[in-house]
Amino acid sequence: MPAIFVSGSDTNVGKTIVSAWLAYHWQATYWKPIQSGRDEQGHTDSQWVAQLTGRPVVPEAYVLTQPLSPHQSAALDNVAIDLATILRPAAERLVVEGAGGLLVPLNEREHIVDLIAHLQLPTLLVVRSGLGTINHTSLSVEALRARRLPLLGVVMVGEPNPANRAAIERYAPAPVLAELPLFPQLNQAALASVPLPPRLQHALESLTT
Ligand SMILES: Nc1ncnc2c1ncn2[C@@H]1O[C@H](COP(=O)(O)OP(=O)(O)OP(=O)(O)O)[C@@H](O)[C@H]1O
Ligand SMILES: C[C@H](N)[C@H](N)CCCCCC(=O)O
Ligand SMILES: [Mg+2]
Repeated sequence: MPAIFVSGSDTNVGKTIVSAWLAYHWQATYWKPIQSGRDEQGHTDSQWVAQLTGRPVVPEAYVLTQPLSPHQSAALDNVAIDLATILRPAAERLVVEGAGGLLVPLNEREHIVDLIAHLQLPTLLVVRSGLGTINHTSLSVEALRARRLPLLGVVMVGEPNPANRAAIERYAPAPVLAELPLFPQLNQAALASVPLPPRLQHALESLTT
């Protein structure tokens, strides 16, 4: 039952779109355990992915009202996020999406990295392709390394930037497994038009649990 955890260098970097793209091509189930707030149209990430891919979606463990950091959103909703209640669902292939980046707090003690450790999943890190990404990506890779959490690789989203790609591979250092363009229109045909590159395909095939 291979599974990956999709995190990012920030909120709004494209984790949901990358998760949908992966779920579609890898024929995986999608799960967003902690959803804080909704987008302008009132959609959760799970609703987006279901609509874009037609793939199965596992219900969230927590759906919080406010579009804030989960620790703040939970406090406002009078909810305590407890990792012990977040259990990895059975699925043949599973794509799990975090909230924001790796050091986003969930409660007084725990962060997204602790959720990743709790679920025992390798991370796929989604990052922006443009200026600033070398620092954000390197910091994120360092946060994983400091906790001995496995990194599968990086997906860069946006206008292709070969110099930044090379810098991430050299300095983070981390393998860049894919680059996803900005789609003028987000729909299933757009996701289908970009196949998983062989490097990402191989990395996914190497997953055992
Ligand atoms: N490849 C892409 N093509 C077109 N639009 C994109 C792409 N990636 C992201 N976007 C747009 O950028 C915005 C943020 O993307 P997304 O929702 O995937 O971010 P996120 O990292 O999942 O954020 P969160 O931390 O809230 O889960 C969305 O409005 C999305 O439609
Ligand atoms: C509300 C947003 N869309 C995400 N669900 C949560 C992002 C938390 C980011 C917190 C932070 O890094 O400052
Ligand atoms: Mg998202």
